[in-house]
Amino acid sequence: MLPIRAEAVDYAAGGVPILRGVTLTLEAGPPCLIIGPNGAGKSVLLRLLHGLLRPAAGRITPAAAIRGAMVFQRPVLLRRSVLGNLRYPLALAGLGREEQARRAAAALDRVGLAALAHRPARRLSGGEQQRLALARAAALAPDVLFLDEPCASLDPAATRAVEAIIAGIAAEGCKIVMTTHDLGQARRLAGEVVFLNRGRVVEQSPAAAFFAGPASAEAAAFLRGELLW
Ligand SMILES: Nc1ncnc2c1ncn2[C@@H]1O[C@H](COP(=O)(O)OP(=O)(O)OP(=O)(O)O)[C@@H](O)[C@H]1O
Repeated sequence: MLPIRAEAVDYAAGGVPILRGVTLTLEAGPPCLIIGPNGAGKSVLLRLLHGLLRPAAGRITPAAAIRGAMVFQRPVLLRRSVLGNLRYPLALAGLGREEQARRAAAALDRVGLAALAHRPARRLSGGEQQRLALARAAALAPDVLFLDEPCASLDPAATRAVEAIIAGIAAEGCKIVMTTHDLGQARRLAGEVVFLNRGRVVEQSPAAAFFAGPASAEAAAFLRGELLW
């Protein structure tokens, strides 16, 4: 699956250009955080890289319909138990019942939800739901996991719990590609940063270099908290 390459990708909706000339490469390695101002196109870029959206121009390779797994800002859980939510995609993936049970139990342990295995998933707290969504995605052992602002509606403690899970998944060799509004979170998790502004990739840099001193004036202004237009 990796590397994933976007070459000169344009995307528009309703005749309005949203992304223009996006070229980037996602290599195996530490998490890639996509950051930038509201409306820059971060979520759209993530969906294009995952394969949920198709470019209007340019191309993304490999050209599989869907690349890796995705977790959304608001978890999409089935009207089933916590365990049922974990087992369903494993069954769809064709795994045998024993392997389903083994992976589901490991996933529950990883995110600290073993005691809630038989609860209806939709009654969990927001933080618990997001941990379940991460566990479900990671149980499929994808090469790449796309996360769209996974902590956007979580409190600081739940955010740290989700960050620890993400770091653990990354440490096992899964490439994390993630959007966030939280610069502290980007500093904590990122191995590399893609900075997007007004539909263009302004820079793709190692995280340490980016936060020490970004290459572009736009990113420097963004890090200072100045609005960009
Ligand atoms: N289906 C759509 N139809 C029309 N406009 C869209 C559509 N999807 C996204 N847009 C517009 O494209 C732009 C980029 O949206 P996107 O959600 O990718 O931004 P973002 O960087 O993730 O923003 P935020 O930080 O606010 O979540 C926005 O101006 C948005 O209104």
